[in-house]
Amino acid sequence: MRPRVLLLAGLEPTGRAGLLADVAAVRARGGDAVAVPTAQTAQGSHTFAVVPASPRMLAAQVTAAREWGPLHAVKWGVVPGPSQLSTAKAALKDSDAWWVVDPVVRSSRGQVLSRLTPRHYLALAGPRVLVTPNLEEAAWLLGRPALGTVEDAQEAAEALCQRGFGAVLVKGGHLPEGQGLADVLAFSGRTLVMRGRRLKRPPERRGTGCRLASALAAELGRGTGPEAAVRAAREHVTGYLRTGRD
Ligand SMILES: Cc1ncc(COP(=O)(O)O)c(N)n1
Repeated sequence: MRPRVLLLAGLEPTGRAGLLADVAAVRARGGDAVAVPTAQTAQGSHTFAVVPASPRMLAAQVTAAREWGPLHAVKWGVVPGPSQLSTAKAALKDSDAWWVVDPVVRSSRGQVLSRLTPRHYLALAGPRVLVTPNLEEAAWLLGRPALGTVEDAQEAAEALCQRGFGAVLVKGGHLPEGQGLADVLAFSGRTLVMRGRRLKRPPERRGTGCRLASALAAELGRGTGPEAAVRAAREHVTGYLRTGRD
């Protein structure tokens, strides 16, 4: 089955991160991508700009896509503000697609991409919603101090499940050196620690969070369960880090 995946994300024209990276990941996983920009961005070595999408156009693009057939999964990347969020939510009413929510409000270089608050993200929770915060985002969502250990990540993943998310993947790529690398997946009352090897990331290979969430959406959309979907998506990102290709 070819999953049809809606990508709601910021357009970064070089494709290092954001919508074009998402499209590449979904296609590489054998899915069909429906790409709806939530914002236009410019992210160069000295240049940075973000312009939110018009909510009317956003609604029309999601509605038009649904007129051609069902969406099997939705990946939420950068959502610049509350009006894009509420418009996209309304346009997706009555869809039973899995949602993968990447709560990205800043670029890896620290630039602000979104005005959303933890409250907005917590309001997206539901049984078929998988949220993919990194350690910093997980602490931010829960209003907690920085998370520095695998145990902190486990506890945060479980706390976010308690808030109503069907599955939570806390990405441990930024754990302190001594802690190794581990992602934590919590769902259906289980918590799995998925260990991995830290790979060197060439600076131009950005958008790993975007690719992980998009590959996950393609897998969940195809009907793969959360655990196998996360394993496949992690392999996708490992391949990207090694080769620079999806
Ligand atoms: C439009 C958009 N979406 C997501 C990211 C995060 O990616 P990264 O963490 O590599 O900066 C980004 N920089 N821009």
